[in-house]
Amino acid sequence: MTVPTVVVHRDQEILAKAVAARLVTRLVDVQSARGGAHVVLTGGGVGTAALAEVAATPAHAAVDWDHLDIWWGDERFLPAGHEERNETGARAVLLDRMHVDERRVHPMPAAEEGLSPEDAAELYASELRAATHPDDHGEVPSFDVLMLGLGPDAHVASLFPGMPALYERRPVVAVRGAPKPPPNRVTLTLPAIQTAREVWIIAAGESKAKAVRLALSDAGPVQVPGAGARGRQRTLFLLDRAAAKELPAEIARPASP
Ligand SMILES: O=C1O[C@H](COP(=O)(O)O)[C@@H](O)[C@H](O)[C@H]1O
Repeated sequence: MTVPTVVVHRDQEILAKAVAARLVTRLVDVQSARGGAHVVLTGGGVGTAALAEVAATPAHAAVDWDHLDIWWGDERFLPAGHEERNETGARAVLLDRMHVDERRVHPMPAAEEGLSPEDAAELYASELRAATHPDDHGEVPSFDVLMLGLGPDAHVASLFPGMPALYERRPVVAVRGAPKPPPNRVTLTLPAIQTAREVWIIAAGESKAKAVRLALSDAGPVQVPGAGARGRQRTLFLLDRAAAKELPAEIARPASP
């Protein structure tokens, strides 16, 4: 697991644009080295704003969208097309505007008659397993970038403090009784998140300041899930100034004037 690097931008708008620029560059670099790439999207306010900025920048044309596998770190277990699904937001602001290969877009299953959140988690685990190569050495493909929002309670994906999902070794599990609505969700677990080459935690606003401080501390991941979200090669905390407010000045040096 890598030691996190913190990058602080002036405000949420600049943060979203900077994440978008960084994502385009990362995908182009990976695709020029290996042809394809695997990205894991997040929902949430600034996560979705960053995807909208990818659509807004002409640089998105440098990405080979046809050769990109797109996954989600978590999903609210709601019917297809529901406005609160992370997939719905990502499609509206970005994926519906790019030339993606639908066979490589991998939303978590939506709620439907006869399908439980547990069934949905197993289906997603199978889809992930089917996309692995022998050199991935695990049950999920080697994600090139895995983006996460951070809740005010330090949750990442749908891993909420103290909940059973934080003790899991399986890569994907159902969550029931989440403290943030909706209660039923599906989520990658920390072992799956930690297989990613790069993990980017993206947070904006003062309500996230305490969670950011704790996620950068040596707190245990059961109490502070964000403290367990680390990449194999790189971990980035991409913040605005308000979210970085509780960090010591030497860690939170502003990148944007
Ligand atoms: O419920 C969720 O919340 C987090 C954070 O959302 P935010 O709006 O506070 O930034 C998000 O990352 C996660 O994907 C989502 O399901």
